[in-house]
Amino acid sequence: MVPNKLLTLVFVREASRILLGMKKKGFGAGRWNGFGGKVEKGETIEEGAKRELQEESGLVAEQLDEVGRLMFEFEGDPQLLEVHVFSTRNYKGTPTESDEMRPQWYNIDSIPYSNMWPDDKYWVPLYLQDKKFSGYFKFKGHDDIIEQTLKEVDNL
Ligand SMILES: CNc1cc(N2CCOCC2)nc(N)n1
Repeated sequence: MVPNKLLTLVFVREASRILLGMKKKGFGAGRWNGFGGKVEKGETIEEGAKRELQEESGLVAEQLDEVGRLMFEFEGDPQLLEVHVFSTRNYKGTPTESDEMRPQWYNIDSIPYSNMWPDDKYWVPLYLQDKKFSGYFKFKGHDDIIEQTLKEVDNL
């Protein structure tokens, strides 16, 4: 039994725009995404999300709201990714490029889905409608979704 790999994903939101980061290396490199990464020993998931946001964007979230939970399976890999998605509208600092991420604001009407993970086009719209969501996506490689489930939830 391989435990799930715990990961975080944070979106910074303003009225009509969202902060995305261009991943410069590693897993998901070349795609726009929220900020996040691994949860370390001794920190809560939320603390991990706050830490990754600051490390990758320079922003300090004063409040993080959990908005979704995503499970990812990659064909042939027994380890599932368990991604806890957060949102903040209350933060300090200005977006700063890091060695991992190049931040850029996008209007919520022109989110670059073709240059993001393929699952995003399904659940980001729920996030933008302030819905909470729970989803599962099975990938073949990093580009093809071969199974998926997604639902709105009242509680995470
Ligand atoms: C597989 N589809 C994914 C994965 C993912 N991340 C995995 C690594 O940690 C940060 C979030 N993020 C999105 N939008 N889609």
